[in-house]
Amino acid sequence: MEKKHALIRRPSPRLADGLVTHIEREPVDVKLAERQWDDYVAALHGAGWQTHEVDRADDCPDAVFIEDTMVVYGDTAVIARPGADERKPETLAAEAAVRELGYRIAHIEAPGTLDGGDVLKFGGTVWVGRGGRTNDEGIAQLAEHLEPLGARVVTVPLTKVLHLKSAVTALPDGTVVGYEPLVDDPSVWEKFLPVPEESGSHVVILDENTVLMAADAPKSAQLFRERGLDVIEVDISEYEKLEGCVTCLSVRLRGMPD
Ligand SMILES: CN(C)C(=N)NCCC[C@H](N)C(=O)O
Repeated sequence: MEKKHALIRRPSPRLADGLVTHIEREPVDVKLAERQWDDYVAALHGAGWQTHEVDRADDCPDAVFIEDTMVVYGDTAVIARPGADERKPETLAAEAAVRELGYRIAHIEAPGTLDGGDVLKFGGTVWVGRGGRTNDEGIAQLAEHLEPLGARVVTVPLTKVLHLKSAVTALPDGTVVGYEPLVDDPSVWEKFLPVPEESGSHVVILDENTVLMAADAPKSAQLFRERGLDVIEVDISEYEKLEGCVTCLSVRLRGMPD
């Protein structure tokens, strides 16, 4: 069986200073966050994933949300240019890690901005949320890098949440799940399934039958189980206080370059 790989990055001791845009700031328990991160990584390992730890960036409170540093498609890693200036230094070590793993590297350049969390990929389509962090120039550059590889890049409006993947993610069969009050335009997706809880809209596909999701969306978890999926739940409360979700804590590398 093909080994699945993921990049991860340990939380900074300054995690509690992470950015908050669409929700009220709440105190973050960094010790609890560290334990929750260990559990998240253990869940990946338990599902057969091998993890690669990117060097810590202790001066970057949001560095644990490594998903935002890049978009990986086939053998190419497009290094993001984060929309928040505070997060721009995060990409350096992430790029080094993915280069070391053999990926071809491309970059989003100024004036483009793009956060990996704004990019949802499924079956050759790449939906990109144009919102607070990702601009048209960033999306155009991403399309230039990915379309020659066969991807179809589609811009999606995003006004209600931080990132596209704060609003929607995909189940293993390609159904896009979202909490409707926070999705600008559900009609973008042919197969769209509304879920009853906000964090029910965040899943990481672990394999064709299994998803990882946050523990605070039991009704959505039940809905997925009724569709025949195995659901693994992890408590990520401290990351949710910083507008993080299960997708943000890793970069999934499906099929490494030879
Ligand atoms: C899909 N999502 C939500 C992400 N990929 N990233 C979350 C980043 C949160 C961080 N405090 C920030 O404001 O940047």
